[in-house]
Amino acid sequence: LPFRLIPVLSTAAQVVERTLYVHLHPGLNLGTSGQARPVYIPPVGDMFKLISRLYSNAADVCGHLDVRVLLTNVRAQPSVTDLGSGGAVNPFPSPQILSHCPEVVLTDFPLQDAGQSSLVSQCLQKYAGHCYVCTPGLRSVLLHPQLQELENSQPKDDEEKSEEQGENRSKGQLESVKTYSDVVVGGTFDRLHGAHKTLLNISCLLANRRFLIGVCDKELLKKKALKELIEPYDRRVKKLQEFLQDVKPSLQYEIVPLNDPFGPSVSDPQLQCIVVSEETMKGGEAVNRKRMENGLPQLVLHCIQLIKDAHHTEIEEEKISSSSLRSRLLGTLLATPQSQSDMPPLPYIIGLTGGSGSGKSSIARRLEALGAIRIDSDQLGHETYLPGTRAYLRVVQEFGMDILNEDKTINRRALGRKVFGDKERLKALTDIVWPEIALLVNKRIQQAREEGKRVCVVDAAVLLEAGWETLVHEVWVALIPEEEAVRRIVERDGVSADDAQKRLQSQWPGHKQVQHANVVLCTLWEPNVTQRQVQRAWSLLQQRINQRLKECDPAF
Ligand SMILES: CC(=O)SCCNC(=O)CCNC(=O)[C@H](O)C(C)(C)COP(=O)(O)OP(=O)(O)OC[C@H]1O[C@@H](n2cnc3c(N)ncnc32)[C@H](O)[C@@H]1OP(=O)(O)O
Repeated sequence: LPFRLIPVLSTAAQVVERTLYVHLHPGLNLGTSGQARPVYIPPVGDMFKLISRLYSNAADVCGHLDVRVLLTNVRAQPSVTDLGSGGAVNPFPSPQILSHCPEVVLTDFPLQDAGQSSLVSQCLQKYAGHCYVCTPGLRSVLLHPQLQELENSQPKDDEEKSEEQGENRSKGQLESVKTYSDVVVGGTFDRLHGAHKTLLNISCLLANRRFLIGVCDKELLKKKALKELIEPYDRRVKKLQEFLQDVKPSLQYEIVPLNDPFGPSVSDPQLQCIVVSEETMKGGEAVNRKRMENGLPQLVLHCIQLIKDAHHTEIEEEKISSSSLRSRLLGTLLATPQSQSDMPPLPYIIGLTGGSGSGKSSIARRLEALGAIRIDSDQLGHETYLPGTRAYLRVVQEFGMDILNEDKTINRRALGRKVFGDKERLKALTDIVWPEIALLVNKRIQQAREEGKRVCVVDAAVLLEAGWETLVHEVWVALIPEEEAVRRIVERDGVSADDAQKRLQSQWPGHKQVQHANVVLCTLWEPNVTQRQVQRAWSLLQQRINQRLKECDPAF
């Protein structure tokens, strides 16, 4: 089978848009007029390799599809209750309800001749209807003709060639594997990808009764790259439940939050096996040491290989990883903008925000170079302090003469020391200056409108805190890990690390900003990586603006 996977997956991807269930039915004969019957197959060593290769190939050739390998008909030893009336063992006593009802059933069953195709199609539809609840107008597609062409055109590696010739088949690969009543795994399971699915599928193969999954929560997420983009715990659990229920409905699933690296794996006496990757093998060994300390039997460590990511970039890991998937979200549209019907469509206004030291001003300058009008709110804020302005008098009244320089101008550094770290004093200041800055921002936007400009970027450190979302069409957020922000602030502004922390604590944390963001960017890596994100964000933005203009004026 392995050498047929790429052709099967790539031809299937021509037909399927969203979910591709892959179900192995070895020995199935669709070429006779009789009803083909599904049977149980035992879990053999070959299946582990096949599953991991399938998900790995799927990531390469049909990465846009949600692929799920179904194991409903895989079982070590069928129980007596599974015996049908005629003594036959039927893995589908009633059709399985999948979370996405199949609309089309595909097969690579080899046709004897072209005349056989309608018989095979009918037989396949009947068979699919027996196994799963399908949509009423279920169609069938025979992948065979395209498959042959593709198979011949695919270069095969040495391993594939020898597998094809049966050279590589040791007896062990065909023998049933040992299975366990209770199996455990742990992970973050963010944006469920091929490597997660391999781990889960293999665990389902190994488990006979119960499958316990520990899902990293709060404490364990703190050190993760782009942690602000990790899906909420509930969403990750929901996706896991849906996937597992599809894969092997006969198993009992238990999903628990993990706030330390071990969770119930070190205290649950019924567990027999833990599934780990090469990377987490040491963690599995640590679990066994703790179990010994707790007087519990050790778990069998089943190790799976990491899947390589053929599309990884210079800032991403070689293996398929959630952090790579998160980094690919940077610059893309994460949430559709609310339609601001009261705002003129042009200039299209981006509100760019982010914590101090997040690099948002460098992003704003990059956007300016691409054609946006940059409106620097920090700078406008400084203008409101000029002697003689309304804000000047009120700020001096509020904060006293000791914030003035000798020449009577406001010493912003001294003012900053009074407000950063003191919520009430900061509010007293922003109540005075935000309305004044907003007036100046609107004046600049009006000017850009009169000049026929297309995009304005309002660079505002505390745009969300100030409730300025209503002034912009979209919110873009620059993210940065806190320790990097502190390092940058200390280096750039010559303030102490303590003062930098205080400044950051006066602002919303990254994860809260992300909840309001349409687009997220991150300047953590080399400048060219930031530039690529900004260019991606800019070109996607142009498409959205064109779309919006079309909606406002169909003649556009
Ligand atoms: C809605 C908006 O975003 S308007 C733009 C932000 N300005 C304001 O909110 C006005 C109140 N703040 C100020 O007037 C000034 O920041 C002062 C007087 C407190 C300090 O002035 P300066 O020492 O010259 O510092 P500067 O204005 O450059 O700001 C320094 C950092 O403080 C942060 N900061 C500014 N205002 C605030 C605020 N209200 N709350 C929290 N952090 C703030 C910014 O993130 C900035 O860092 P960044 O450039 O890396 O983003």
